[in-house]
Amino acid sequence: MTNTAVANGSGATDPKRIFRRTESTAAGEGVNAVSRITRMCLAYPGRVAVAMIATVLAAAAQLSIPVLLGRAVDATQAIGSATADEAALRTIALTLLAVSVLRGLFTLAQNYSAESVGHALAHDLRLAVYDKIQRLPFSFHDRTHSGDLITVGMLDLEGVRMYFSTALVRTVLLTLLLGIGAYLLISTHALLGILALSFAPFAAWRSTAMQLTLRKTWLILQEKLAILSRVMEENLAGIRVVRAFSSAPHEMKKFDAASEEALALSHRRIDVRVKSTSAMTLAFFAAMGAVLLYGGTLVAEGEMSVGTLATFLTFMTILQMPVRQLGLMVNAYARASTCGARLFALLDMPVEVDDAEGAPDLKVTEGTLRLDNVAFAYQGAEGHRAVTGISFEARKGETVGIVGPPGSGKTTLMHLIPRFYDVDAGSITIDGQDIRDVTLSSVRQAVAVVQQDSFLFTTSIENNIAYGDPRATDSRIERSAGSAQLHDWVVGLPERYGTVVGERGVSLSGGQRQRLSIARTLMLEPAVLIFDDSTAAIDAGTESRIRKGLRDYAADRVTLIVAHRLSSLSHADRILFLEDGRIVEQGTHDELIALGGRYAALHELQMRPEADMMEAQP
Ligand SMILES: Nc1ncnc2c1ncn2[C@@H]1O[C@H](COP(=O)(O)OP(=O)(O)OP(=O)(O)O)[C@@H](O)[C@H]1O
Repeated sequence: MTNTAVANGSGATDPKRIFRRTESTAAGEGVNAVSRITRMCLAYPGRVAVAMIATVLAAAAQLSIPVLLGRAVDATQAIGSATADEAALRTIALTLLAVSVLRGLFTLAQNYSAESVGHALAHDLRLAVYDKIQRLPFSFHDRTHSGDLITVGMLDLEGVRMYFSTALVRTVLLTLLLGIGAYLLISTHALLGILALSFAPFAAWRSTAMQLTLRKTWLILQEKLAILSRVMEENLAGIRVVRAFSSAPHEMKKFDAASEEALALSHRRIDVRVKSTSAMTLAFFAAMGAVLLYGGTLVAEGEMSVGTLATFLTFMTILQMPVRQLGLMVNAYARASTCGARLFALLDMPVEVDDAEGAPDLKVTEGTLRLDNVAFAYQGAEGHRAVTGISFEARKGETVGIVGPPGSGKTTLMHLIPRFYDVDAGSITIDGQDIRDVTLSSVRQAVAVVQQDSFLFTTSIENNIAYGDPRATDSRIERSAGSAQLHDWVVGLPERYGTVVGERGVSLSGGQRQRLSIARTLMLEPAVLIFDDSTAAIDAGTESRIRKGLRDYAADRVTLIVAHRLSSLSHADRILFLEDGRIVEQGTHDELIALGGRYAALHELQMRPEADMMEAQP
């Protein structure tokens, strides 16, 4: 149900705005968010109904306790006198017991169902957020810190989860308790009733002000904590860089500053809470004192029974907690509106690269890849196209090499073919089908990329290789590992293919990681296989063995190889030389050497002895 239930609002599209945690939400957005959360809760009508009915019954039971208690006091007082009715006292006592037990049971049912609605809602939203994050375009992830996304998926989700039990159910409970309670007290004795309720406006105001101040500081605190976790995360991920540059003191200073601010804020929060709680307690006992004083006079003058006075005092005790918790309720609304607005803004973000309406799957027949006048600029850099005017064709069995200086657009071009980004102009087709007109999943099946950064999962080598096809047989896994020149190394490990690679694969060398990443991609058997500078950490000898091992494999598909080392491309059927996003030279290795242009110059540099190699990088 997740997608239909959550995808019906209008959201902001600027990720920076979504994740600014201290920014208050526009009133309209907040109201929309709260009404949308309410509608989502109604997707569980049974549990909502049980929670609401149980709340009403619990309130009724709670309200009858002071009345019964008052009667019991009067009946007890009458013992020994002519009006004594011991049977009536026993009945009241038993009713009181039964009502107390029922109140407990109704409260249990209320809490249980309200919490279960909250958790079901959180479950739906969690899946929707995960699904959304998977489908958001790479351009979004380019501009968004992953920590911010995790915060939305955890903290904001929690704010929304609490809405039903802490805001909605509590509103019903408080309205019933305060409304009916006030009516009963005032209708019994107007002045004493007003005295008994006199603490309520002050406590409600103090509690709300306290919670709103706590919320404001909580948002700032979150911002500080986010800085702390970001510094911590970067320090852990880049621990070698931090140590190598002896920059621990500098990093510590950054951490210290954010931590100090977080500590000061925590103290301020304690201060606000303690002062407000004390003020509310004082107001309550002052009102109780006034009721005792005035009520005592009424009892002494015979205008009121002791039992009725006891009813007033018990009502006050019962109302005290809900009134003091009014702030929690207001806070729950405020939290749901800001957290919900942020969450829905994320969920409503457009999925830029998405399937066209009724798009068919890509049908690979000949396996021909064609780029026609392709151009692309990154978001935020629209004035500068990363690639422009790119046209070439590659047929099944062909290998195309791509070379060029850093920043010339090689990786960008490779990312357009599996549709990580959509082209701004021109087209990319596979067997004549524009990749924008067919389903994204079928394009990703047909085009596989061995990335520059070989990210590995913290699991066994076997699972990492079979990532794209978890049901792959052992022999297929071993064949892929063999082609990537990894098998001999793996069988030498104590647990062979069951060996777990550490966090992000750090227990492996750069070359081993790249070979594992190659083996993983080979499993997909795509129509177009892209190596994006993915053999840079592998020595030339091993790379040559990989190439030989892949000869048969490459015969069935188009292979594109981005490389800085020209020896990696010498076997290519064609080589494209990119500069500033354009193809400036193309041909076979021999043709390009004969041309005597940039490629030839680069080749000459790379062929020179060691001393000249510094200049040899393209
Ligand atoms: N995610 C991104 N957002 C914005 N600009 C980007 C992004 N990735 C790359 N660029 C810019 O696009 C241009 C081409 O970058 P690209 O990574 O495609 O070059 P490259 O030829 O692969 O470089 P290298 O050889 O160093 O890997 C560069 O100017 C780069 O700064």
